[in-house]
Parts: sequence; C-alpha cells; structure tokens
Amino acid sequence: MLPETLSPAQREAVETTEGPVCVIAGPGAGKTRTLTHRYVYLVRDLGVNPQNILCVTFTNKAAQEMKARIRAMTGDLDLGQICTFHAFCVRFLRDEGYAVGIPKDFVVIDEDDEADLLAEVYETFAIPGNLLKFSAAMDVIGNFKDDSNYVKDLVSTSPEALRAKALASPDISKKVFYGYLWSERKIFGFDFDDVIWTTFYILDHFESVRRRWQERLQYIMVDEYQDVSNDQAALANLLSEVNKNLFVVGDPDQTIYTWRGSSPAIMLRFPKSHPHCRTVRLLENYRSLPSIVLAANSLISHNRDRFPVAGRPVRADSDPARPTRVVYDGEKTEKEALAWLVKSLGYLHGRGRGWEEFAVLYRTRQSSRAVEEALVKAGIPYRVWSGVAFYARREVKDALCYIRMMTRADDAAFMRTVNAPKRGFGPKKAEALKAIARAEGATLYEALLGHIGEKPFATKPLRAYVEAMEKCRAAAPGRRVSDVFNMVMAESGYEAALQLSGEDERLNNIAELRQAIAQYESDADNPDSLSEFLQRASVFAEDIGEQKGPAMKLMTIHAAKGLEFPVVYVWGFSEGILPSARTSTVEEMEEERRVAYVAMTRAKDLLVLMHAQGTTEGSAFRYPSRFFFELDRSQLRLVRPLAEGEEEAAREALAYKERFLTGEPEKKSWLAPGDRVRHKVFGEGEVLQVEKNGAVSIRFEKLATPRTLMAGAPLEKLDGGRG
Ligand SMILES: Nc1ncnc2c1ncn2[C@@H]1O[C@H](COP(=O)(O)OP(=O)(O)OP(=O)(O)O)[C@@H](O)[C@H]1O
Repeated sequence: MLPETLSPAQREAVETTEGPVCVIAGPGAGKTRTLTHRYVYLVRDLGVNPQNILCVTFTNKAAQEMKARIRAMTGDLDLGQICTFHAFCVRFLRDEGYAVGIPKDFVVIDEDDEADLLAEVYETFAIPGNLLKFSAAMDVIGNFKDDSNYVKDLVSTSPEALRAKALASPDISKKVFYGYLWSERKIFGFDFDDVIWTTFYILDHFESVRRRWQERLQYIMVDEYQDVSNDQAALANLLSEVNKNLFVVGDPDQTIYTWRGSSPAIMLRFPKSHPHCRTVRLLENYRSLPSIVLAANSLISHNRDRFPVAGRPVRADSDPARPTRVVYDGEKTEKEALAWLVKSLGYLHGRGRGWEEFAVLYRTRQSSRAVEEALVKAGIPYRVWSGVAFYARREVKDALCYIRMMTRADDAAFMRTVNAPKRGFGPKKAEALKAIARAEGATLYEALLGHIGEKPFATKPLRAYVEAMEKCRAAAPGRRVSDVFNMVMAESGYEAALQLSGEDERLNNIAELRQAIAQYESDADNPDSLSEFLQRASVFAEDIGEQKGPAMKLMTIHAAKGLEFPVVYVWGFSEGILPSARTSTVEEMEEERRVAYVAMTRAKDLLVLMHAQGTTEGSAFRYPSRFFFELDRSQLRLVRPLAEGEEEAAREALAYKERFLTGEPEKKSWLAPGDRVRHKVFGEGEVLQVEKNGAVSIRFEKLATPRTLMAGAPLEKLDGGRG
C-alpha cells in the first residue's frame, strides 16, 4: 500500500513501472522521495526481487541514505544494487572481468592514486614536469580514453609492450598515454574512465554477458539524471534495452557538473529518444517556505536555456510578522560579515534552533577557512561535511610545518617537510638519521645539518633543502610572517611543485592561508611573531573533528546537492566568488546561476545570502553577486539598506564585465591534445592542452618552451597525431 502522502503526480510516477519514464521536477518536489517509494512499491507491492532492480544514485552517501530509507519501510533486504554508476561498473567487472582476463582483485584507482601513477610515468619516461602539468596530462589521457577502443590495449597488451610503445612514441601525448596504461596495467589498476569503458567493452564484445545483464536488470532507475554524462546515459540505455523499464528523475535547472560531462540537454532529450516515454512533471515544492521558492524561481528565470519546472510553494508561512524568509546581508569586510554571522546564529540558537539545523554553504572549499575560525572563536560546534577541515588539509599542514621549521624545527615539522616535495628521503634514510639523532641527543634537523656532507645524506635535493631552510632561518627574525612565509614557500620549492603538478585546489588553499596570515597581521600586536601565528593556527587545528554532539554543517554547494536544512547561510554571495571569477562564457554563467539556485533551494525555513566587500579594510573590492540584482527584491529583506550609489556602481561594473562573456555557446575546439599542427612562423608542433576559451597550448619543435596561442590562431592540422 502506498502512503497517503504522495501527491497524484508522485503516485503516477511511482505506479508507472513499465516502459521508459522521465520525471522532471524542481527542487523540493519530492523526486528522491518518489524514487524511494517506487523502489518499495516494486518490491513490496509487485513482488519484484531487488536483484532485478538497479537504482543509480549520484554519490555513495546518497546510496547509503536511500538504502536506509528503504530499509525503514521494508525491513532487512539485500539492497546491493543501489549504488553509483562507478560502483555498479566495479561490481560488474569483478563478476565479468575474467572474460577479458581481469583478475577479481583488480585495483580501483582514485584521484590521489592517479597523481602517484603519473609521478612514476614522468620519472620512468623522463618527461619534464614543466612541459606538461599533471592536470594537462590527465586531459591528454582523458582524450585518448573517450571511447572503449583503447580498452584492448589496457587489458590484453603486456606491460612490457606498453612500456616499449611509450618509449618508442616520439610525441609527448602518446608517451604519457602509453606510459600511464603501462603503470595501470602493471598493477591491474582501473581508473574512473577505465571502469566504465571496460564495462562497455565487455557488453559490446560478449553477447551472452550483455543479454544476461539486460535480462537480469528488469528495472533501472537513475536519480539526479540531470548530472549524468553521455557515457553513463548510454550505459543505462544499453542495460535497459531488453526490458525497457528505464526510470529517470532530475531537474535540468540543477545541472552543476557540466565540467564532468553532464548537460541539461541529456535530460531534455530523454522523452524524444525513448519511444513511448511517459513524462511526469512534479510542480509542487514541499520543502521551502514561499518566499524562498519565489526568490529562487526569480533567479533561475534568468537562464535562457531551460525547461521551466520551478515549483509552486506548498508550505504556508504561518508568521505574518515576517513577510519574507530570504535575508541579504552585505558588509564592508569579511570580519564584519563573520561577526554578523555569529550574532545571527547565536540569536536563532537562543530562540530554540539546534546547531544541527544550520548549514553554511560556499562555492569553493577554501572559503571554509574564515567561517571555521569564526565558529571556533565563538565556541559554536561545526563539522565540515565535504572533505577535510581547512587546517587539516595536507598542503595547509605542510605549509604550517615549513613555518615551524623557521621556529622550533621540531622532528614532526622536519618529517613533514623534508620529503614534500619529494627529495628522495625514504624510510631507510629516515632510520639512519634517527639513529644519529638519538646517539647525539639532537633533533632530526640538527642531525641532518651536522651530517649533510656524509652518505647517505649528501644528495643534491637534501642539500638544497638544508640550504633553503638555513637561508630562510637566517633571514626570518624581525620580518613579518607573510614575508617569511613567501620566502620559505619559494626557497623550498614547495609552491612551485604544487604549480607543476597542476593541483589548483591545493594552490587555492595556500592562497587562502596567505589570507589567514594577512588577517593575523592586521589584528595582532606582533605581526612578526611566527610563534604567535602558529599558536593561533594550532587552536583552529585542534578543534577539528572534536565535535561529538549536535553541530552545524559546513560544505560546498556541490556537496549540498540533494540535501535540505532548516536554515541555510550562503557564504560569499559576491561577484568573483559566486559567480566564480573564472566564468568566461554565457554557458558557464548559466551553470554558476544553477549553482546559486541549488544553494538557495536547500533552505526550508530561512535563507541568508551573505556578502563582504573585501577581506579586510583596503583589500581588493568586491561587488555583490550579480545574482543578488537578479532576485525579485520583494522576496528579500536587507539587513541594512544599500549605501547610496552602491547599486548603480555595481550594476555599471557588472554590465561592463558582461561584455566580456563570449556570446557564443562554448564550441568544442577543432583541436585536441595530441593533434599535430603547423604554424606559419613557429613550424610544426603538438597540441598539449585546449582551454575552454579555445586557446591552445602547443609544443613547437623549434621553440624551447610551449606556447599558448589564442583561439583562431592560424594553425593547420596535420595527419599523424593521436590515435
Ligand atoms: N507529497 C509530499 N507531502 C509532504 N512532503 C513531501 C511530499 N513529497 C516530498 N515531501 C518532502 O519535501 C522535501 C523534499 O523532498 P525530496 O528531497 O525528495 O525532493 P527532491 O525533489 O529530491 O529535491 P531536490 O531536487 O531539491 O534535491 C522532503 O522533506 C520530503 O519529505
């Protein structure tokens, strides 16, 4: 029996079990709830075996939550096939991989492992890091892996043959690609792309396997369909070819992963590309109070490429004294904004809201630093949901330990820094150094200083480390923390190594740490006291993860997808943050607007949008987000009126910036990494990277370093590139 609380449209979606079904609905319309009930309906009311249902979720966390909800309704069932596409493919390969010689215990490679494999490839095949950043190398590899043709090489070519292919490849793209396949093949490692393409490969080449899975999976359901990529959509189509019971739910206005290959168009095409598809629209919003729904609708209506399903509010606002539940707070500095945030939290908590009812959402991970510090100071319990708390991040810890090398040079700081970046200081050298330090009653760093001329320490990289530390230590006294920090980051080569590896997020965190230092210098009595700064940072670090009881949640907007909270603060509702400063096309701006829309629609009872003009007094100036000006102002309550002229100045600046957005929807470049090209002056070369704006980075044979040329540069494509 279905619960009474399903609306007629939700009920239709649940009960239409046969044939393709596409449920398009706005935020809070009950998509996830409908999907969960449909699963229960199939199993409990129609007697379908869970083994015959595949239910695909966007994240592992969402799969766990869905299982918990279904178990609450059905009792203990084997729900093994509620999982992500990636997890499904991994399971498929463990069962079927033997067909192409893959052992059951093959290794699943995650993003961190990818960097390790690449490091090995660069070393083995002598590829200089300054020629191709890791991120560009991953693009090159991704380009070769854009269909299942390469899988034969991965599964049936021997490691020796792959190595030989890499060595023999004159161009760098093929060298990197075959080198990477070699490093994967050696350990039977499969990364994200390999897992799905190998699944396709087996389904394509082994008809009996394909038929078995197509018959077994009688019902396939996909949640968050707006964010599937083309290959995931194709896999769902292929698997549902026999039974045709493919059920997808999503909201094209919430597509926020186009950088991973999703597109609102995939969902909008679904009804046409699936004959006899039943399309169901859920038009109510059960989650948010009316002003939140209306404000969010007014924002998303500025996107031109859409299929409007933004909902009608169902909940009634019972408090006539508060006409709107969307609050905007714009402050001069980040410090003032944080003070207001803490005050607002305290006020609402005092009126009975538990800490667990609040969430702070931000566009980029590094934004959590300032909020975390303010919460620690105010004694408000919080947990960072997406990823790791700021002061626990690897690069932040490394950088702080470099500063500690300038003060105490203790063993822990030494061990963290000596091999970051890699300087060939492995366990053997560590043991040898520890023995010396013990015998001499010295710290590890003192021991290294004393024995740097002797074996096994007299290596070039270790000498360079000691020289850099000594140089900085000598120069540090009396200097501002920021100067010392910049010096040690440069001299140690740490920041340059991060730049080479192309790990942008880690670099952003280092930049954010600079902000923390700047903040310290503007507040502290002793802006040159390294130990005082370190002590302050350690207070924040100690608090991480200690909260046991109810706590606020801090997360990126991307991580908040699919979730809801009674009170939501969107931190950094500022131009250059949301939308991100990197936005350069109209399409990207639409995606940023969808990100803001996802953030706003997570709120049930109260939504607060927060902006600060600058990090500190006198720092670079920010305007409020353009999205603020797009909102229906009648749904908004401003904490304070805008300053005179503020709005005009902001609108003028935004209109000016708008002209730089390229009007054309982003076109796929006619060039790809690996292509051979000729330029009339620079001669022949190989494409290394193609930027979103069409700029191409090329290694010309005649030139010492790669060149980046603008879109439309006079290039001729030659045969004999990748492939
Ligand atoms: N028919 C209904 N009656 C009452 N409450 C409902 C109904 N349908 C959904 N809800 C409630 O509305 C909220 C939103 O539901 P759900 O999370 O399933 O929405 P969604 O469409 O998946 O949202 P989003 O796309 O924004 O993540 C939940 O708290 C859910 O319990």
